[in-house]
Amino acid sequence: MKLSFSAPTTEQFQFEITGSKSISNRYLILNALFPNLELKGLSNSDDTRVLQKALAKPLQESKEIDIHHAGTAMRFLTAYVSAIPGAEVILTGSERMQERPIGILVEALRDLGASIAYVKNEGFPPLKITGKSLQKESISIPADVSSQYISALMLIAPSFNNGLTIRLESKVTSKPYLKMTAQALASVGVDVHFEDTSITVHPKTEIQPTQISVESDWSSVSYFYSCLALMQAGSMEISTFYRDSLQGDSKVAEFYALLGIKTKFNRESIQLSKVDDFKLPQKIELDLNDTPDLAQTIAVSCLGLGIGCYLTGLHTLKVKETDRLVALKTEIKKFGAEVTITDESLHLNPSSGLNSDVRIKTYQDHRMAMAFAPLAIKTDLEILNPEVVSKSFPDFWENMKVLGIQ
Ligand SMILES: O=C(O)C1=C[C@@H](OP(=O)(O)O)[C@@H](O)[C@H](O)C1
Ligand SMILES: C=C(OP(=O)(O)O)C(=O)O
Repeated sequence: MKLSFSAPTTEQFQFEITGSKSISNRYLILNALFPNLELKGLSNSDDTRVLQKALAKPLQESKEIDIHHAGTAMRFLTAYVSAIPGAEVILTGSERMQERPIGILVEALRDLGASIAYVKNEGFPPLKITGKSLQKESISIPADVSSQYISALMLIAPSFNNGLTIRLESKVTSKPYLKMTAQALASVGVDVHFEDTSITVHPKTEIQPTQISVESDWSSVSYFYSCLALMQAGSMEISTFYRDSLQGDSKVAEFYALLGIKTKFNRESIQLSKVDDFKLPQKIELDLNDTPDLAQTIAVSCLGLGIGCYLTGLHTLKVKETDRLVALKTEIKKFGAEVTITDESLHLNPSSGLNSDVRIKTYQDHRMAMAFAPLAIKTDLEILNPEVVSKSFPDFWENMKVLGIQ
């Protein structure tokens, strides 16, 4: 898809983004445990739809479930199916999903008594899971590879007779996602104690009828911040967002303040505008250990603005939809900028001018497409396989059109 920018007729934009995929997928598992939960504003992303579909019929009737590219669906279902007596399911996913590690979660579940076998490669999906009642009361788990393994255990823990204490070994990655899981559990009345290195979830068999409205997706909104940072002028009102968000990626508001974007919180929306006479820094430095999904957006914004960045805490990026560090380096270089990476960091030097008519490969990664699209405001470019955005944000291209990116 070739992209170019023509200044839109208005400078004031309004957008409505659907529910956070991370929050949606947590509540879908909770809804499977507690049927009298009513969910509103679920995400329309592929990742939420595959999980909804998997949970639409009793898992005892499913033989094989394919969750495509959805990391949360893969990890959450592995735990959920393991704890359902009578279920016998092969859980599989896309080619890339079969390269994304799951051994740490499988080991933890086996320690709790689960029966899980690897169908192809040790440590990776597909998995053959025979559901059982799991009853051990505590478990230790490495926390530095993916927080999703821990969220998966937390979500099924209320169904254990005595609940579950999860001890976190090593430095915790993506911690706000664990807080999100804890808050989702608490919101339906499950008692959760979250300490620095351990999480205890108490048992719960039934909840009061509860209605939940899912907040919109802060990771999706990061691309609007990036567009506004690259535009000459403009303001945006985007709903539905709250000041007290469950999502760690709401940090994007603080990060883009460094690039001259002001965020005002209304009752149910955010108002983004450009700070008058803002002087851009030469370089920004950020630790993204808590917010890995923002790395691509921020790196590309800095590229578009011609400033440098030093992003750290990125050690999990290599096991996401693609090796995001390598993908970023390869694609950024096409614009003529200097960029270096290590196993956990990315260093972009300030640059003057961008090569035009670059073709961006997206590597089956929605965030590669969405992170690079705003650059069209600065130079014509092409995004290959633009349809990948549907993993988290199917309406992405329609929204970009409104902003003048065609
Ligand atoms: O729990 C979640 O909803 C997520 C946790 C993060 O993954 P890791 O914990 O693997 O970093 C994040 O990157 C992903 O997009 C969603
Ligand atoms: C890493 C992501 O998702 P997941 O791990 O759930 O596939 C993402 O959405 O950027």
